[in-house]
Amino acid sequence: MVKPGFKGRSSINTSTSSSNPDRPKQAGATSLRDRSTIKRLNMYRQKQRCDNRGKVIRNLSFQSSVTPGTVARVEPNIKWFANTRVIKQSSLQKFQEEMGRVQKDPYRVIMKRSKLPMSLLHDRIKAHNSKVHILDTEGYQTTFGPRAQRKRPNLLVEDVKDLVVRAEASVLSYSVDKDRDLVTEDSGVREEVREEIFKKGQSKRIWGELYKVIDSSDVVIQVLDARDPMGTRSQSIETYMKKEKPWKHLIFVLNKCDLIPTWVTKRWVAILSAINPTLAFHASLTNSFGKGCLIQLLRQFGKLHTDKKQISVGFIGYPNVGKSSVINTLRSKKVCNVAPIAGETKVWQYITLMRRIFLIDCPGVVYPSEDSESDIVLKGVVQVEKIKHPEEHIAAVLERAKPEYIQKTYRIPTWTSPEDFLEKLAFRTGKLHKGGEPDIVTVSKMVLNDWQRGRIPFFVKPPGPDLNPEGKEKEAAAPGAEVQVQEEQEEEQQQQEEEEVAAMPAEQEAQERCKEKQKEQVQKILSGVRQNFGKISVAPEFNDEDLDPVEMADLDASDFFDSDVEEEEEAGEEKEEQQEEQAAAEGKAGGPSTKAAGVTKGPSDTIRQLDAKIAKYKQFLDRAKSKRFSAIRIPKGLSSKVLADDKPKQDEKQAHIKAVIERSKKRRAGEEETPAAAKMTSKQRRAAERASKLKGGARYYETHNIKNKNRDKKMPVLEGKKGKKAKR
Ligand SMILES: Nc1nc2c(ncn2[C@@H]2O[C@H](COP(=O)(O)OP(=O)(O)OP(=O)(O)O)[C@@H](O)[C@H]2O)c(=O)[nH]1
Repeated sequence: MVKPGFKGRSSINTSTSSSNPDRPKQAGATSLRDRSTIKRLNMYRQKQRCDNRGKVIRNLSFQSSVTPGTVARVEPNIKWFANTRVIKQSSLQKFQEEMGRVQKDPYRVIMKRSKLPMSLLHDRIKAHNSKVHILDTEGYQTTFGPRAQRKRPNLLVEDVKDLVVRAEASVLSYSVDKDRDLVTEDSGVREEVREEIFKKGQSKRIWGELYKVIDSSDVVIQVLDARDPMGTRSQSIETYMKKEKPWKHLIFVLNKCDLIPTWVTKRWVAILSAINPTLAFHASLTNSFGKGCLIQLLRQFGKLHTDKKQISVGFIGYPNVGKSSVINTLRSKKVCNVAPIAGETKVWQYITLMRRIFLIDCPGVVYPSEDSESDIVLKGVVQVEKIKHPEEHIAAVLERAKPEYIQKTYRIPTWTSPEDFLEKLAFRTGKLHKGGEPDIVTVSKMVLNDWQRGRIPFFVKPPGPDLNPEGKEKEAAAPGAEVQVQEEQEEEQQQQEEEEVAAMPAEQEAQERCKEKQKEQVQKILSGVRQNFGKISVAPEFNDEDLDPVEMADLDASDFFDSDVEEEEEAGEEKEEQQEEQAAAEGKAGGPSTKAAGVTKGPSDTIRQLDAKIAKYKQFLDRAKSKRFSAIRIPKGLSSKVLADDKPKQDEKQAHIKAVIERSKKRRAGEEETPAAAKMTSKQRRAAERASKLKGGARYYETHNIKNKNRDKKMPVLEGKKGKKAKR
C-alpha cells in the first residue's frame, strides 16, 4: 500500500547542471548541450571499476558483458557489401531473360560487354554427362588439324606397346618397402611413435629461421662436427644453395678438431675441400685454431663485394656442432650463449665482427635422414636429461667407441653386455639405489653426457685415398690410363663449354663470364689460405693405431709443418712456439730440413711423436695460462729446454735492469752537490740559493713569507723531477 500523502519519486532532475538534459532552459540560451551530447560526454568520462586484483567489478556502459573467451557472433549485415550491388533473384532472372533475348537477336548489339556482369548470363552449371560440342564452336582445322590450338593431354607413352614396356619395367622395379599405399593385414604390432624430443631441430619454425639466415647472408658457413662430418652435413641444403642461390658462397668449417687426431682432420679437410672450401677449426676463447684463417677469408670475401657496405656471414649446421662457439671465438668474447646441450640457440642473432662483416647465428637444424633414435642421441641433438630410457642407447656407444677408450675412461676392464657394463659402472661410481641396486638410468645419462661432450675419444674414419666421400670405391684403373681418361674428360668438358658459350646470347655470355671471373677470384682467395694442422692441440689421448695414418699413403708429412698462413691473433707467442716445435722436429729427425727429415725417417713415426708432444706441451701451457700460475712447475724433461731457450731472454732482462740502476745512480750522483757545495752548511746553502734567485729580481714572498721556507725546501726536489722529465 502506498502511504497516504506520498506523491512518488519525481523522474525529472531539477538540477541546473550542464550535464543534466532536463535542466530548465534559461532565457536567451540557444546552444545548450542536447541529450545525446550529454550522453556521449558521459560515456567518455566514465571509468572502469576494478577491485585491487584487477578484476572488473562494474562494466562500462556499452561494454560487452560477455565473459572473456566466449565466442560471440557479429550479426551479418547487408551494409557490409555496400560497394557491391545486391539484386534479388527475381531481378536476376529478369535480367538474364532480357539479355538472352538481345544476344539472340542478330539486329541488336550489346554495348559495354566488359562492364556487364556477363558471367551472370553463363553461370548455368552444366550436367556432367552433357556432350562437349567442340566442333560447334571451333573449326576442324583449329581443333584437330596440324594447326590445332587445343591443349592435348601430356602422355608419357606414344602407343600401347610403349605402355606395356613401361608397365613391365615398373613391375620389375617395384619395392614393397617403398609402397606407401600397400594395404597390409593388421598384425596388432605397430612401431612405437617417436617421442617428440627426437624431432628436435626439425620444426617449421627452425627451418624458417634457417632460410631467413640463408637469405640474409652473402657467405654461408656450414659448421660440421669433425668427429662425424658426413653425419652432420646436409647435402639437401647444399643442393638448394647451388640451385637457388648460386651467387652465395658456401664454406665448410670443420669444428672440434681438437677432439680427433690431426691426420683425420687433414684428410677430412682434403675430402671436403673438393666439394666446398673447408677450414679446420677449434673453437675456444683461450686456445683456438683456425681463427686467423677464417677472419682472413671473410675479409677477402668482403673485398669481393665492394658494391656492398657490409657482408653478412651466416652460420648454419646441426645442433651442438659449435656454431655459437665459433662466433664467440671470432669475437674473442662471449657474444652468443653456448651450452653443451642442443637447442641453446633459439632464434637467429646478428653479431658485428668488424665494421664491414656481420655474423648471423642460426639455431641448429636437423636435416631429414633415416637416423635411428640412438643416432640422433649420439649426434647430440637431444638433451640427455630429456631422454626417458637412456640405457637403450648405451649399446650404440659401446659399439661405436673403441673398447680400450671405454676401459680407459671408466676404468672398467671387461663387460659382457651393455647392461653388465652399466651395472659395473654404477658400482664403481657408487650410483646405487637405496637397497644397493645399481642406478642404471643415472649411469646411462652420465655416459651419454660424456659422449656428447667428447670425453670418450671417437671419430668417424675418413675414407681412404681410393674412396670418395660417400664411401664408394673408385673403379680400379692403371694410373697412366686414369690420367689419360681425366685429360680426355677435361678436353670434352672444355669443348662443351666452348660450344655452349658460342650458342649463348651476348647478355647471357657476359653473365657467365662474370660468374667465372668471380669463381676464379674465390679460387685465388682460397689458394692463399693454408692451415698449419700441427698447431691443433688434440685433447684426447688416442692410441698408436688411431694416431698413425697407416692407410693414408697420400698424406704428406710436410703438410704438418706448412706455415704459409700467419694466424693473426696468435702471431707473437705462437710463432715462437711454432719455431720451438719446428726446432724440436728438426732435432728429432736429426737434420736441418724438417720436410726432408720427416720424409726420410718415416713420416708416420715422426708425426705421431710430434703430435703427442705438441699436444702435451700445449695442454700444459694452456692449463698454466688459464690458472694464472705465479710460478709454473715445469717437468724435468721440458725444464732444461725451456730454461735453455729462456736463458738469453733472462740475461737480456738482467742486463737491462743493471743498466737502469746504473743510469739512476749516475743521475743521482749528478744531482748531488759539487764537492764545494757539499762542504757548506744547510744555512749557507739556502743563502746561496736565495742569492742566485735574487739575481732574477727580488721576490717578497721568497724572502719574507714564512711559508716560503717550505717552498724553498720543496723546490730542489721539484726541480730535480722536472730535470728528470727533461732528461727523458
Ligand atoms: N672440444 C670442443 N668443444 C667445442 C668446440 N666448439 C664447441 N664446443 C662445445 O660444444 C658445445 C656446443 O656448442 P654451441 O656453440 O652451443 O653449439 P651450437 O651449434 O651453437 O648449438 P645450438 O645452439 O644447439 O645450435 C659446447 O659445450 C661447446 O663448449 C670445439 O672446437 N672443441
